[in-house]
Amino acid sequence: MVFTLKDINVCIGKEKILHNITCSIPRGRWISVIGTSGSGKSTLLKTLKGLVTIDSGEYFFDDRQIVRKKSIDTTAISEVGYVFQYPEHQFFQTTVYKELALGLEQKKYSKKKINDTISEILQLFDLPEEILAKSPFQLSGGQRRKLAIASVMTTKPKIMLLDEPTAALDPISRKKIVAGIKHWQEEGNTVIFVSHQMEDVAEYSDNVLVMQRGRIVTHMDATALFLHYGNLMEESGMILPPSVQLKNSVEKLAKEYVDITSCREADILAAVRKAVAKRGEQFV
Ligand SMILES: Nc1ncnc2c1ncn2[C@@H]1O[C@H](COP(=O)(O)OP(=O)(O)OP(=O)(O)O)[C@@H](O)[C@H]1O
Repeated sequence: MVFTLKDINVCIGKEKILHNITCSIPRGRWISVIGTSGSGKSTLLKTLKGLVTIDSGEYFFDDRQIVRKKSIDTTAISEVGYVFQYPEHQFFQTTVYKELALGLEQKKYSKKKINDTISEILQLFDLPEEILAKSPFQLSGGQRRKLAIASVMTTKPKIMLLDEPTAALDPISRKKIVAGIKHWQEEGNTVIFVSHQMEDVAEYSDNVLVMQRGRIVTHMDATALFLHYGNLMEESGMILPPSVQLKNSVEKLAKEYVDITSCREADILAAVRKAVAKRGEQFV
């Protein structure tokens, strides 16, 4: 397991924010963290990155206990990249170029390799060359998001904690970026993804961790959650992905079970089409 938390409690000021968090996260998977606003998702990510004080409990990284006097040994988690919920919280440089070059300079890349890597990353994220001379704060909201993810990716982490990385992105950019992150995860990396976009969560997650009022309600396989334990979503104040809602409506109308073993949109639509065709009706 890459992360193992045992009975972690976190307070901010006098308020207890995380209650008895226990979970294990394997390497190489995509884990989404979902829950209503204020349920503790960002605080959980900050805990994993050592950005908040742990009041009690144990935190193991690769089976090594790393909490010391309520803080974590951040050198132990240097391979963990963190994309902040608010990108401006992670920008410290005066230009986009410097922001992207920083991690590469720390890796002692040559000037040429830095420039080549930056060109590649601009292409990957559909960002124009002209922004390199600008301040990160002169970018649009969507461009800032892209820069935030890009600048973490250039440091070549093995694990990325992404806090609502696609908020403020147009739908096409959102799909492209999430697909890019999926591709990166499938190369053997680990993604912990906080999002309110249930269609992305259903499309890409291996497992989903559901939070409510600072506690973990459940941590299970994404398909099991969305197709068989949808009640937990409702009870936690969330709605199911649109394609799962469609499947549920078809089942209700047809009074027939739609045979499906995946919560990915294309698989659900194919199963719904098949179920409707079987009844001799046209699927529009
Ligand atoms: N710096 C802080 N000081 C005081 N309370 C805080 C602080 N940061 C978070 N909280 C409280 O902790 C709780 C959990 O916040 P957190 O940001 O982790 O929720 P979240 O699930 O990420 O919400 P959202 O989906 O709105 O981003 C909230 O009640 C919030 O008010």
